[in-house]
Amino acid sequence: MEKFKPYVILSAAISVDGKIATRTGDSKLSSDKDLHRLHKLRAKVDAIIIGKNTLMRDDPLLTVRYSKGKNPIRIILDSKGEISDKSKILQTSAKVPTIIAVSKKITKSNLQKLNNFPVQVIITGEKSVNIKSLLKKLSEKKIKKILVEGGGTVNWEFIKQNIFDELIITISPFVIGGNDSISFVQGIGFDKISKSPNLHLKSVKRLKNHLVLNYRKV
Ligand SMILES: NC(=O)C1=CN([C@@H]2O[C@H](COP(=O)(O)OP(=O)(O)OC[C@H]3O[C@@H](n4cnc5c(N)ncnc54)[C@H](OP(=O)(O)O)[C@@H]3O)[C@@H](O)[C@H]2O)C=CC1
Ligand SMILES: Nc1nc(O)c(N)c(N[C@@H]2O[C@H](COP(=O)(O)O)[C@@H](O)[C@H]2O)n1
Repeated sequence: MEKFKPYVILSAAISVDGKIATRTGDSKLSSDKDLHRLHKLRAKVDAIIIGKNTLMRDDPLLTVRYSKGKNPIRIILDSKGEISDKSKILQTSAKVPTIIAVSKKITKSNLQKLNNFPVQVIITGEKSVNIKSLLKKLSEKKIKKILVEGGGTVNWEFIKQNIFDELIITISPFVIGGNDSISFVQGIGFDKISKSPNLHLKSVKRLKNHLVLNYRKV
C-alpha cells in the first residue's frame, strides 16, 4: 500500500484546548496571516480532501484566493452522496476540478444528482469511503501531494489508519470548551499513548498570537 500512497499533510487551526469548531459550527480560528499561509500551502498541493460534515457546515470553496497559485483538485468524502446540489463545491465544479468520493451505499438518485455536475465520482468502500483504496486511485491519477483539511472525524481516520506524513497545526489564541464542540481528532481515540504515532517537531512559526506547528511522522 505505502508504495501507492500520495504524501498526506493534515492541516487544521485549533483553539488552545484542541477544538476546531464550537458546538454551533463556528470554526473561524485562523488569522488573515494564517489564511495567507494556508492558501500558499494549498497552491503547492495537488488535491485537498474534506469530509461531508465540513462541507455541510462551512460550505467552503477550497480554492487559492489569499495568495497566487493554481487551485488544487477538491475531493469530498461523502459515502452516500448526500451533499447539496446548492453547495459552492458543486456550483463551482465547472471552474475547479472536483472529485466526490462515495461508497457502494450511494443511492441511484444521489448518483444521478452528482452526475448532473462536471465532477468525477469515485466509488470505493462498502459503507464508508475506503480511504486507502481512494489514495491508491488518486496516486494512479498522478496526485502526489494531498492536504487534508478536516474535519475531526476524517482526521481521526487518517491518524488511526496511519496514512499521513505530516501535521500542520495552527494554535489560535482562543478557548472553546464544551462536550459538543469538535476536536481536532474526533472518534474513540487511542487507549494508550504508545499507540499514538510518534511526531518530530520540524518547525514552529509565530504569527503574532498564533503558533504554526509543523510535525513530521517519525
Ligand atoms: N478549524 C479548522 O481548521 C477546521 C474546522 N472544521 C470543522 O469541523 C467540523 C466538521 O467535522 P466533523 O463533524 O468531525 O466531520 P468531517 O468533516 O470530518 O466529516 C465526517 C464525515 O465524512 C464522511 N466520510 C466518508 N467516508 C469517511 C471515512 N472513511 N472516514 C471518515 N469520514 C468519512 C462521513 O459521512 P458519511 O458516512 O455520510 O459519508 C463522516 O460522518 C465543522 O464544524 C468544520 O467547521 C473542519 C476543518 C478544519
Ligand atoms: N486552517 C484553517 N483555519 C481555519 O480557521 C478554518 N476554519 C479552516 N477550515 C478549513 O478551510 C475550509 C474553508 O475554506 P474556504 O475559505 O472556503 O476556501 C473549511 O471548510 C475547512 O476545511 N482551516
